[in-house]
Amino acid sequence: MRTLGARVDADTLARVRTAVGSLVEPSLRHRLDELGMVGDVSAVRGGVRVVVHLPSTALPGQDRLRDAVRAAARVDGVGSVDVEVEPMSDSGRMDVARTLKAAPGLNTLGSRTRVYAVASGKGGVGKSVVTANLAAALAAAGQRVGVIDADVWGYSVPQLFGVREAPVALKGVMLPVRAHDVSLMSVGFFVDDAQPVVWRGPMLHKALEQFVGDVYWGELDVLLLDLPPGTGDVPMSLIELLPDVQLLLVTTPQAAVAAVAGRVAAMATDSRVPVAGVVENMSSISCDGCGAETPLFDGDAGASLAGSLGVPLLGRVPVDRELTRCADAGVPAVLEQPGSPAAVELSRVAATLPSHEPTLAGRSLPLFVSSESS
Ligand SMILES: Nc1ncnc2c1ncn2[C@@H]1O[C@H](COP(=O)(O)OP(=O)(O)OP(=O)(O)O)[C@@H](O)[C@H]1O
Repeated sequence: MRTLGARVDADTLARVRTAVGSLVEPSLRHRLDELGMVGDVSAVRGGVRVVVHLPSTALPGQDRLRDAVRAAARVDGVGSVDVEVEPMSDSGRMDVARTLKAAPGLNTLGSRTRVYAVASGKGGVGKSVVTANLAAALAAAGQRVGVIDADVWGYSVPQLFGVREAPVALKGVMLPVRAHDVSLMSVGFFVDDAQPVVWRGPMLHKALEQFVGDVYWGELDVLLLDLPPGTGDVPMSLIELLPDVQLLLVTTPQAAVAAVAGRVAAMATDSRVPVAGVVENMSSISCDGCGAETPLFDGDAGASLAGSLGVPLLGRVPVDRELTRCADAGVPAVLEQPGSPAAVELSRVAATLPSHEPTLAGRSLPLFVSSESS
């Protein structure tokens, strides 16, 4: 044991470097020494000074990182710890980007990520709010969850998660935006909310390709895709890009709405995409006073659709004003109002989401080259 206040020796400095280097950077999900983030570690009067090289000044959670470095550096024999953060050199940033690109991606064959494309025939049936709540419920249960807002023209993920910030870009790799423990990517993070997005065809495909291949998702347990309604270009592009996607259909109980959802299912089946199940939304409305459930529409189209497809009806979500209130406030209801009727049902659906063994049969291999630009 050394006297505090004495100059720390070389052995102690080496132990500090090891301890700091073994910390895992939360957004980049690699050790600091793997990322070349540990700079000079030197003795100063009574303690140590640790320099951390930051690959991007926009990296989220910098205060937490400083605190973690300070705590890790306080090994036996060290009194005070001075943490200094400096921007990383350009070549260091290139190395970080290379390390991240070498990590398994979503389009990597054999990836263990379960991918669900949440689809509906018509708009406004609650597909996005269902996606956001399923994602938040899965994350709250300890799963590593990502959401791609593939509803390019009608994006709502930034609003539903209460976050609007530009993703950090690092030499051709983008970091997803994090909110409520979910990793997010949306066109809405790149455009002015008042401006319409008019992308079509190749531009649309390129954007989705980048969301899948140029975003550093890390190892996800579950990825949810919020698709635009209907059977347009986007579902087809994503089916090509993601080797193992399953469809989750959201419909209201009206036959006319479920019929259009059925067409989406038919398109998926033609492309050999399995349908995991059906979620019926706005099934009933409960009386505030007595709690009695009354069907909102005549019809049982969610169950009929699931029956005709031979897939499970995963849940029946009631109309619940808490769902909309929380969505408008930017916090999924499963977190903000977990006891509300819709949140209870959506948490139950999240807990029972079916999985299936990945198969490559009949699939084209999704290979593409991503650009190296910064
Ligand atoms: N069960 C529900 N109870 C109360 N409000 C709901 C329910 N489901 C959806 N809503 C509300 O209905 C509106 C439409 O929902 P949402 O945006 O999720 O639909 P969508 O199917 O994704 O639409 P689009 O595809 O056109 O973007 C939102 O304001 C949402 O909060």
